[in-house]
Amino acid sequence: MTSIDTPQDAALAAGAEALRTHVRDVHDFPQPGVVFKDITPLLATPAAFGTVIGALAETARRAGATVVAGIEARGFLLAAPVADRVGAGIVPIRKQGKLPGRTVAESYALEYGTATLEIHHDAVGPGDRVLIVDDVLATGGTAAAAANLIRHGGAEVLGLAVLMELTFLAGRERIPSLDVTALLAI
Ligand SMILES: O=P(O)(O)OC[C@H]1O[C@H](OP(=O)(O)OP(=O)(O)O)[C@H](O)[C@@H]1O
Ligand SMILES: Nc1ncnc2[nH]cnc12
Repeated sequence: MTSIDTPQDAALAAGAEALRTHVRDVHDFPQPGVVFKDITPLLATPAAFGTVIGALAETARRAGATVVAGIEARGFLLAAPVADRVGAGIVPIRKQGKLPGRTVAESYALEYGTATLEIHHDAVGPGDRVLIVDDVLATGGTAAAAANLIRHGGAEVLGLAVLMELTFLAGRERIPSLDVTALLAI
């Protein structure tokens, strides 16, 4: 049995329960062999969504985040309400070709393909304390690229907060310098 000692422990435990109930496994999406963690039922259930946002916000508050960076696309759905709750700014890290200003780019591999992420060159800078928020940590390629982009701007990366960590893909090993909080490890 897990012991609950602090408000953060309580928030994380409540978040884990909401995820167990409201995340759906979709087999062989987007390609054969992948079990896709579909958060759309969670998004459609206000109480459960509020619970996981509360848990991520508690993590952001404790870390002292001044900026929450969300990774396109599902990360956006989480980063915005978390930033609003803690009074932090939001910085979007987008897929290639979507940001209008001058960008810095980083290519990476993920569980089911390759992609390129971009950030506006002036989106973060020295003095910013940035928490990266996303739905899933799988191989860690996405998170590693996001951390590189933020550090390129001279900001401090406080860590990565995700709903779910797919432990069999060993994502943490790819991002040893990042403090990872996962509401649910699978
Ligand atoms: O740890 P990794 O192996 O890098 O995988 C994790 C990433 O994969 C998914 O994003 P995806 O690129 O599918 O984008 P989406 O949110 O637009 O669906 C997920 O939202 C994470 O960002
Ligand atoms: N299995 C998975 N489910 C949802 N998002 C993912 N991102 C990478 N792997 C994933």
